[in-house]
Amino acid sequence: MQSEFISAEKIVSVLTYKLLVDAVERGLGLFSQSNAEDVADNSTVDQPVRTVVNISNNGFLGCMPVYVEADQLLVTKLVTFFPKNKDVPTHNAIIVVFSANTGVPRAILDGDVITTRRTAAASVVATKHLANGNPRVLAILGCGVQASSHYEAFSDTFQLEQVRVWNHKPERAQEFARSREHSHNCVACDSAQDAVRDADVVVIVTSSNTPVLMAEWIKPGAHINGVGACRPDWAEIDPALMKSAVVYVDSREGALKESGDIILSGAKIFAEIGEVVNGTKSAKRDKTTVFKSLGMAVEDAVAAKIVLDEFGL
Ligand SMILES: NC(=O)C1=CN([C@@H]2O[C@H](COP(=O)(O)OP(=O)(O)OC[C@H]3O[C@@H](n4cnc5c(N)ncnc54)[C@H](O)[C@@H]3O)[C@@H](O)[C@H]2O)C=CC1
Ligand SMILES: O=C(O)C1=NCCCC1
Repeated sequence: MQSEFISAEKIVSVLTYKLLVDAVERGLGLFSQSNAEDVADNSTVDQPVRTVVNISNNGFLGCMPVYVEADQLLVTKLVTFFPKNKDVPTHNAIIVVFSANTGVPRAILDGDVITTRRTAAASVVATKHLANGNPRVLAILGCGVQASSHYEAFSDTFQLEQVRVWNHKPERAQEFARSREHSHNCVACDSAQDAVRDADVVVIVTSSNTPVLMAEWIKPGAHINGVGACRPDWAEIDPALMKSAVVYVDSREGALKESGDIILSGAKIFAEIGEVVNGTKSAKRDKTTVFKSLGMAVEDAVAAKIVLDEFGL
């Protein structure tokens, strides 16, 4: 067996947000269609909730398999999250693609770029469907790897007038804004409250285990993408905001098992974002909405397909 290894450099060169947003939107739709009662032909997405192995106080290893019948994709991602890492990234991943005919491995892909970009693409999809009109002011809470990809994906997709960033270590927010001041009106804020005041869209991408975004700061009708807090006892959003907003998720099953923001607040899930994509659930654009993203293997699979197709593999 000899599988091709596809490096991060190669992936970066082909995995554009334009291709990804469309692919992830389709993947989210297929996933939710597969769970619907009247399942259409060829629409199976077999994606169990990821298995998580805890490594004492250091972090976890997540195993994320999926079979996407429509694309004949059999894929699994292995991803680690070690939040205390300092000189190496906090998330590390590889993705293995197998032949859905024979089970023979086809390729092994670096998983970091795919994880980073497909997560931002999923937030873009949710924002396209749930924001109240064209978003002009974007607030990003947290200034790590996901903040960068969200900044790029949102700048690519929307006509933004201002991006406000906040980080719990302020010098990181200053640096983030300084390095982007020429591409957009990107400003660092001293507090999370200042950053989200009157923002049309909020992206929260922190490693915090306790809420940093409060309900009373949010403009009514704003849309929030909650991307961090992926364990059942972690939360980064005020429970009062979770309970008062209309809540969308990537996977109901996943959210009820993994999302502290949902489990600890007792917030009701209105819909999966894939159901909105499929037109089977409505987009409450005039209400304050939260998209709680935990990340799904189907997103990795459709991203891997773009890469394999681009390289003719
Ligand atoms: N939903 C999804 O599909 C995915 C979610 N994630 C999650 O997104 C979040 C961000 O990921 P990355 O940017 O890759 O991580 P990162 O390690 O690059 O950045 C984390 C950010 O959180 C900030 N932070 C750490 N502790 C904090 C605290 N107590 N309060 C406020 N901010 C704090 C850090 O200063 C940093 O700016 C993580 O929670 C991660 O697990 C990551 C990948 C996929
Ligand atoms: O979907 C993913 O990939 C991840 N989600 C939560 C944090 C680890 C990576």
